Amino acid sequence: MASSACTKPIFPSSFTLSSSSSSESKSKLSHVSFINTIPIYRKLSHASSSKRSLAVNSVLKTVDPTATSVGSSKSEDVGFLGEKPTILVSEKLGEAGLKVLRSVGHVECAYELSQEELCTKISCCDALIVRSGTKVTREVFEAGKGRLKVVGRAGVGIDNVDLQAATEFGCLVVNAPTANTIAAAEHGIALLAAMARNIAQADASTKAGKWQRSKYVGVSMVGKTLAVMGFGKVGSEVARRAKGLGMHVIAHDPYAPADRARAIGVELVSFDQAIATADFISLHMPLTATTNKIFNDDTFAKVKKGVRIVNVARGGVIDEDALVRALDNGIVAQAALDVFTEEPPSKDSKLVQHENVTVTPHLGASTKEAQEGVAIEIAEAVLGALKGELSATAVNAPMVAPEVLSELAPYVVLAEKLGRLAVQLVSGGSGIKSVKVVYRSARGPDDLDTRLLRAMVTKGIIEPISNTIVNLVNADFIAKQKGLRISEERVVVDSSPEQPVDSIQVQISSVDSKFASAISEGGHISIDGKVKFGDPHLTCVGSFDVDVSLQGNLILCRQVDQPGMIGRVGNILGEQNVNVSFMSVGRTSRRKKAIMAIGVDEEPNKQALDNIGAVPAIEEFVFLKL
Ligand SMILES: NC(=O)C1=CN([C@@H]2O[C@H](COP(=O)(O)OP(=O)(O)OC[C@H]3O[C@@H](n4cnc5c(N)ncnc54)[C@H](O)[C@@H]3O)[C@@H](O)[C@H]2O)C=CC1
Ligand SMILES: O=C(O)C(=O)COP(=O)(O)O
Repeated sequence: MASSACTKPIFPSSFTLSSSSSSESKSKLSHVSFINTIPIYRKLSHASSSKRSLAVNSVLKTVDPTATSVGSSKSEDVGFLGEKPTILVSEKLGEAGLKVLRSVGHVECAYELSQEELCTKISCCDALIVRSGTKVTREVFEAGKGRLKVVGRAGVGIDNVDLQAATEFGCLVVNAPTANTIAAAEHGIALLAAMARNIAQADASTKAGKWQRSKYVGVSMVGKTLAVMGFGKVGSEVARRAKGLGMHVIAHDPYAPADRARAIGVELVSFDQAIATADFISLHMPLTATTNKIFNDDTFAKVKKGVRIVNVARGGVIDEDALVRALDNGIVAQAALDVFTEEPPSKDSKLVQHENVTVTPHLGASTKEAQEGVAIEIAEAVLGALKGELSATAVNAPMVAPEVLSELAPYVVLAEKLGRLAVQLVSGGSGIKSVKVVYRSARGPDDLDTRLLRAMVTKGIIEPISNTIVNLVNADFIAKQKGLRISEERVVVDSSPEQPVDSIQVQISSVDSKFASAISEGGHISIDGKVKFGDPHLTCVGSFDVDVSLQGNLILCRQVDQPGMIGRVGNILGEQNVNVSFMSVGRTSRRKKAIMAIGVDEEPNKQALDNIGAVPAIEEFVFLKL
């Protein structure tokens, strides 16, 4: 029975960021964490830690300066401070990958767990690594809630992972998409040849003492037409090899570029054309709602009689009962199957037992080389994700190139702070329905990836008003779930294209504000910010220009513009021992309305706020936490 005893989660639940800079102001920046990890970064000496990730990390990592390493779990010099992450490996993984994982975390290998055992164990784990045999269901994500940060699929197909649930729970899913391509393609070709020459059947018969030479006369492959269904990584490698065997290869893939097919000498054709003309069909598409049982009675009615089918993709793309019928009536002459709807298939499966069917137990990726490769690929992806890096193989989050991440890092902080500020300006009873983010930039639309920024504005808006943790994985989902429509607008401005963004504006429409001056002429709450010298600044509130560094907390006051106001408010705060870090006054015109933005290190007490409110020239004010 699985143990339910947990060690402490590796990451604390609240934190502040300190950067490598010694400046006091920088150490007060709030965190940037894309997946609910709060990565505690010290120094990377792990073999997989490239200079590139170091650079990205040093900009994006969150460090809790108060965090201390605990006992024997201390994991130093590998990118983590504090406790080591706990990583559950639920299926056999190559030793090289395990070694990478063990150098950083506690690794528990526990195979053939029941769903109940998996759910029990997962509540104590930061990461889970699976192959195709583990069903990572909604229950698993529910059980891992609050701790499970990443699920690594040591292979390609992620149909055994409930991606919707993963996204809802803000859990990143990564896979290892490249290391087993050749193994799967070779297995496809092996099955093709074995099927054409009755290798498995003849082997069994010969071992049973028979000598059935005429029974096992095969068919030749040369000159025959092979239809590759799904012209992705595996499909194109199969095509290449089949051409080497002298086959005429056609392919069907609605999303594959024709020039890639042409480069290999393969013609892309429609689904119906492919199945109607092929002597052999080899399946290489993922199992999705569209491809589920795409080979069924209707499809078999359209194939060339006597076709031979290879499936190393997923059992679910074939209606297995329909295939048995097609085999029985000779429409399909033979099938060679590595994958099944249910794995392992039942012992009395008619399909498995069919004399014209050759089977293997999901061995496509099972070569020594592929298993070592996927193990390393997934170990690195999972550790990267635990450190807060965005993975290049993320399945349920946008993939953002490290250089883009690094460039956008200060804007990401700005975006979250603007969201956080804007929502605090909304008055109590107003439900937020519509948010618009306006990016002013000199760059063209293709040069600016705003997904990160949008996610961080969403995080800034939602987190202060709910107990939901929002990250890059679940931002859009949570916004939708809360009925929040986040739209974006790009405005091209004449500024330096060196800078990805000139300014970001967050607008919240159809709400009342507790600080009326934050309502712009357009009738919505509107605040603007810029990055200045690497730090986020608030540059506009409603129609008032200000310039205040977004650190610590903020008091916004609207007053009649007159001398002595700064001193007056400064004195009130000083009397209550509240340190003022910045002050900026923006006004419409001399001696008329002005907005004073005051950055404070500490949260003022009620007395201080009451005293500010009592200053006659102050017409309204609001205290905002950043
Ligand atoms: N038997 C085994 O051990 C292994 C099985 N696989 C499976 O092989 C399949 C392909 O893997 P990769 O080539 O690495 O993936 P891939 O993503 O590179 O290629 C899949 C291709 O299928 C295409 N596709 C999607 N929907 C389609 C449709 N309705 N009709 C035709 N094509 C469609 C996509 O456009 C893509 O080009 C996956 O299902 C994967 O899980 C992969 C490795 C090992
Ligand atoms: O990578 C894939 O999609 C596979 O099907 C390989 O599965 P496995 O990791 O061998 O269980």
